[in-house]
Amino acid sequence: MKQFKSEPIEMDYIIAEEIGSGQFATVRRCIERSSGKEFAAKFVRKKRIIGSRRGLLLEDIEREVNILKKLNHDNIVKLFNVYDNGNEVILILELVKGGELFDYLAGKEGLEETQAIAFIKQILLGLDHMHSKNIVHLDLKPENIMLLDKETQRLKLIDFGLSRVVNTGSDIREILGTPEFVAPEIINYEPITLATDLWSVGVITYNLLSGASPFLGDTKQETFANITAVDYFFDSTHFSDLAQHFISNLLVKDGRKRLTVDQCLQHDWIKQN
Ligand SMILES: Cc1ccc2c(c1)c1c3c(c(C)cc1n2CCCN)C(=O)NC3=O
Repeated sequence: MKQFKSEPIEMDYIIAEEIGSGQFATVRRCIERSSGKEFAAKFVRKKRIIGSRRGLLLEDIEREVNILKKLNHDNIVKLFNVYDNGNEVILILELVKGGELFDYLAGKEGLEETQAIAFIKQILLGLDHMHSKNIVHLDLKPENIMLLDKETQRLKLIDFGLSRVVNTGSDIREILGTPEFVAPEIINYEPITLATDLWSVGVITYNLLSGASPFLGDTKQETFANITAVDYFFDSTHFSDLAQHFISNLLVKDGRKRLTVDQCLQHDWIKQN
């Protein structure tokens, strides 16, 4: 069954400047000819030869598209259309122009607690929507959390390239994500669950409050060792008691003992705002 549009994308959109690029995808700003509205066009290269390192298998691209199609929430970037030009699949996505949370944090030694709470609450609301559909992001990090625009401070989760549907019976154990933010079960090749995202929320919260990364070592191996040993500490200047309680109940090795999204949203540190 034909899933993606095969007519040239240029018929419907003006393709403008590149705004981001990754291992398998390039993102460009684009303008819909009929409405003049701006979007983000994510060009994902298809793997030409089995076994080649370049590009993604069509089934992996379809997984991201099918996940995005299930999601509809203010704090998650929306998918509007998908084209296939033979070499690439092109996702037409909601354009968020406020930049990455990573850049917003850059140069600051952490955010004011009320600002951090407002950001974490929005991440949790987006996650709540995903987890209610058994969808796990698996690549939550400040580069994949973007401000809608600088004024409103509204956030959107982007980049569902590593997302999976869990509890489908089959265990997911592949190594995914970015070392600083991955949970112990990813490093130990154990089953991935919704709780895997909550570990990353703990790391991001620590990051937002202090500007530092709790487990970052000089090498990837050192970072992994710090994570599997849950070896981190709070310097009291950046972390209130409530914030420490929130984070330390997320950075728990056993995923079953971590706060769930609902428990996070009910936590006094979040509700005080
Ligand atoms: C203005 C701007 C600048 C860079 C952007 C984006 C928007 C952007 C967007 C998206 C993705 C997956 C990556 C994006 N990137 C690449 C960097 C994301 N970490 C997206 O889905 N919508 C965007 O606006």
